[in-house]
Amino acid sequence: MAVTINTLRDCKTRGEKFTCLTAYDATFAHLISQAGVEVMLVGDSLGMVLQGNDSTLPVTVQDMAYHTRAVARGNRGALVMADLPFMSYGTPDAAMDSSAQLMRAGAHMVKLEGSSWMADTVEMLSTRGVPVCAHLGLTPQFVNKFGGYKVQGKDDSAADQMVADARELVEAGADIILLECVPSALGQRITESVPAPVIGIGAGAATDGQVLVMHDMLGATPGKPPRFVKDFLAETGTIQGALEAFVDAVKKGTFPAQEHTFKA
Ligand SMILES: Nc1nc(=O)c2c([nH]1)NC[C@@H]1CN(c3ccc(C(=O)N[C@@H](CCC(=O)O)C(=O)O)cc3)CN21
Ligand SMILES: CC(C)C(=O)C(=O)O
Ligand SMILES: [Mg+2]
Repeated sequence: MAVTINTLRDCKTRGEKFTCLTAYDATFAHLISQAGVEVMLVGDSLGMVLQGNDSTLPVTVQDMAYHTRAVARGNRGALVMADLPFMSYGTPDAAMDSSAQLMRAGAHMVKLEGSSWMADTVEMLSTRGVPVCAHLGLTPQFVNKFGGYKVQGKDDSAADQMVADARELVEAGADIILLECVPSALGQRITESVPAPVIGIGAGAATDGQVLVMHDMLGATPGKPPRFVKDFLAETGTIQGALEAFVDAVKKGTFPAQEHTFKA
């Protein structure tokens, strides 16, 4: 049975963890969805992972539509979420046009980076039939404003603001919240503060779902990986084994462990 946003809401209600991995092509989309991963993210991380850029900023809507079409063809029942790339949703009109291109390419929902000032855009998309995931915390499209990839929401006022932002975005119609690189306690607080499912990456073990970049969890990314990454290929020896081990570990609650999470 195909995964929908209702499936993820049911997971949250029942306290069952769900999984998400990035997918950029049909072959891996097939493997990932067959492994029982509920959500496939066509991430703008493809600008770094596939294109070799040092940030996600060069990625275009055209790039995203191309990879979304490939993923949609390979998909066997997962929910396909596509990132709106940098500056493709700067105004509500732009957001609607960009989202239309990604939904036509086969996405079931879009993801955008931004806090409460995105609420009007979220509402416009939501009321016009585009489910939205709001990405908070370390939002990589803001790397030049952050001055690097740094843990967010560390002090009390930043944490309180993020809780308020998450609530406001869900009230505006966001169906999912994605939290990247925040202290585990804040990940837990936001997960308990909103009725929508919360997906975490470096946001602790309490979020409803966990996401990783597939290349990272296969140990394929050059250099020192971020703290939240675990290489599942090392312990299984096959790609399919690694995908299944990730699903298993998230459902059992053994991933992420303390060593993969941030303290305040
Ligand atoms: N391959 C890949 N994996 C990702 O997870 C990823 C991408 N690419 N590209 C887009 C963004 C960039 N991301 C990043 C990149 C670096 C860190 C990082 O170095 N984090 C430090 C934390 C630093 C601090 O303590 O403030 C770490 O040690 O994990 C985190 C997220 C996540 N996304
Ligand atoms: C790291 C995840 C959450 C993402 O946005 C991406 O892969 O682009
Ligand atoms: Mg992204």
